[in-house]
Amino acid sequence: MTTAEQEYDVIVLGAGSTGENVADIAARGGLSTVLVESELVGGECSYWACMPSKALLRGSEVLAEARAVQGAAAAVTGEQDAAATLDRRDGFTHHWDDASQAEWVESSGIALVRGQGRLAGEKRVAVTRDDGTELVLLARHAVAVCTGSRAAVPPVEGLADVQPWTPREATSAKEAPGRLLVLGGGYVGSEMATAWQQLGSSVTLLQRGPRLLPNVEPAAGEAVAESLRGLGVDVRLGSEVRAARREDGGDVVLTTADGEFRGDEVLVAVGRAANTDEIGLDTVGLEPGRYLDVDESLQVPGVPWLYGVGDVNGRQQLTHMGKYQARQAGAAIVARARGEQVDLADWSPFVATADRRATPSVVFTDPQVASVGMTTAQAADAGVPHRVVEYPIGSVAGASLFADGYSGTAIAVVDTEREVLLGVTFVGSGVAELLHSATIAVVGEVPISRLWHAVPSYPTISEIWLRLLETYRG
Ligand SMILES: Cc1cc2nc3c(=O)[nH]c(=O)nc-3n(C[C@H](O)[C@H](O)[C@H](O)COP(=O)(O)OP(=O)(O)OC[C@H]3O[C@@H](n4cnc5c(N)ncnc54)[C@H](O)[C@@H]3O)c2cc1C
Ligand SMILES: NC(=O)c1ccc[n+]([C@@H]2O[C@H](COP(=O)([O-])OP(=O)(O)OC[C@H]3O[C@@H](n4cnc5c(N)ncnc54)[C@H](O)[C@@H]3O)[C@@H](O)[C@H]2O)c1
Repeated sequence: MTTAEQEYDVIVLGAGSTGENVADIAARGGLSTVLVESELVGGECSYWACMPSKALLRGSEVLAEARAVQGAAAAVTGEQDAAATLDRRDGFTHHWDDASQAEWVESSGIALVRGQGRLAGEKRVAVTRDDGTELVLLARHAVAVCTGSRAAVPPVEGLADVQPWTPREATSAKEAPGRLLVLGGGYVGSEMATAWQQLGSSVTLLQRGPRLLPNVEPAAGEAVAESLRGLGVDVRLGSEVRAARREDGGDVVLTTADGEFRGDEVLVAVGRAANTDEIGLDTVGLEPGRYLDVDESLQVPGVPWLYGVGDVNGRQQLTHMGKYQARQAGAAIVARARGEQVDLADWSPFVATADRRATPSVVFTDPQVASVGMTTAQAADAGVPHRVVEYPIGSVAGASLFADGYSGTAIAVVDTEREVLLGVTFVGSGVAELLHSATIAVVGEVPISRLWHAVPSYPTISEIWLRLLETYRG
C-alpha cells in the first residue's frame, strides 16, 4: 500500500462541534488547517445529543406551557403527534447526513479528510481513509485532539450482552418502545425519561444515588423527580442494578436489591468515557483510554504541540464549553505559531477560566434546571465564606402570568467577603433564557451593590433578581 504525506500548520482530529471551532479559529488566524473525521462532521451534538434530544422534548414542553394557562388550555384537546415530533427531530439531524456541515468546512478554507486518525509520533497523524488508503499528515505547529466521548457502560453482569440503548439510540429511535428502562438519573437519564414518557413509552428510571441530577442543587433533582412521577414515570432512587439479561421473548430484565424490572429496551446513561483508546497516544508517551490532561490553554503538559479540547479532556462535557475551549485553544495555537507570548493568567484570551469558575448549563426537563457557577455544596467544599439565598419564582408577577400555579425556585450563592455572586440556579418553567443574566453577573463579578441597579422589567420572570437581592440585603 502506498502512503501519501501532506503537511499543514494545524491538524485537528475529530470534527465535532469542538474540532470544527478549533479549525475555524486556526484557519481565520492564517494557518493551513486540516480536519480529520471518522463519522459525521458535526459530531454527537448535531446527530445524537443536543439537537435531536431537544427536538424530542420541545413538543411536550409547548403543550405543558399551554395547559398551564387558563383559556389556552381549552385549545389543547388532543395528544402530541409522536410521529410528527420524530419527523421534526429527523429534520434537525438532516436525516444523519452531514453534507451541509462538510460544505461549511470546505467553504471556510479548511481541508477535510474522512477516515480514522491516530497519532504516529511527534506532530504526525496517520489516517486510514474511508476507501482503505493510508494518509500521513504532518503538523508544522499543532495537533488538536477533539475526539470527544462515548457512553460509558458500567461493568454490570450481562449488561453489554442485552445490547442496551446508549444516548445514540435514545436520540435516534424511530418509534417509542412500549416499556423503557433508564439506568442513570443524570442529564441524559432525566431528559430522555421526560421525552419518551410523553412520546408514548412507559418509563422506569433507576438512579443509584439518593436523588436525580446529583451535581446541581438538591432542590432541582427533587423537583424533577416529582414532576417525572406526575407524568407517570416510575422513579426509583437508591437503586443499584446488579445484573441484566434479555429473555427469549425479547424482554430486558434488570435485577436490583428491590426486585426485577422489565422493559422492551434499556437506556444506559451513567456518564461518558473518553475517546482516547485508539488514537495513538502511546506513540507520544501518553496513556490511552483516559481523559487527556491539559493546562488552562488546553495544551498537554510536556507535549507543547499537542492540545486536548472538548469532551476528550473531561473538564466540562457541554457543547458550548467545548466551543469556548476551542476559541481559547485556537487563539493560543495561532499566537504560539506567530511566536507571540501566551498569557496563562485567569480570564486571558488564551485560557478556559470559565470551565472552573462559571460554567452554565441547562437541563431541559420539566421544570428546566438552569445553573451557573458554584452550588451551595461546592462553595462549602471550597471553604469560601458564603450565604445562600432562595426565593420561590412563582411569587413574582411575571411567573404568575407565565403559568397558573407556577412553581419554581431560585437559589443564589453569594461570596460574603467580596459581595459577588459565586453561583445561581433557577428551577422552573422557561428559566433557560434567564440563565445568561446570571452568567454575566458571575463572570463579571458584578458587586451586589451595583447589581441592585440592574432593574428587571415588570412583569417578567427576571424580577426574581430583585427578590433575590432584597432577600440577601434583608
Ligand atoms: C443525549 C445527550 C444530550 C446532550 N445535550 C446537550 C445539550 O443540550 N447542551 C450541551 O451543551 N451539551 C449537550 N450534550 C453534550 C454534548 O453533546 C457534548 O459535550 C459535545 O458533543 C462534545 O463535542 P466534542 O466535539 O468535544 O465531541 P464529539 O461531539 O464527540 O465529537 C468528536 C468527533 O471526533 C470524531 N472522532 C473520534 N475519534 C476519531 C478518530 N480517531 N479519527 C477521526 N475522528 C474521530 C467523532 O466521530 C466525532 O465526530 C449532550 C450529550 C448527550 C449524550
Ligand atoms: N442539557 C444538557 O446540557 C445535557 C444533556 C445531556 C447530557 N449532557 C452532558 O453529557 C454528560 C453525560 O450525561 P449522563 O447523563 O450520561 O451523565 P451524568 O454524569 O450527568 O449522570 C450520570 C448519572 O448516572 C448515575 N449512575 C452512575 N452509575 C450508575 C449505575 N451503575 N446505576 C445507576 N445510576 C448510575 C449517577 O449517579 C448520575 O446521576 C453530562 O454530564 C453533561 O455534561 C448535557
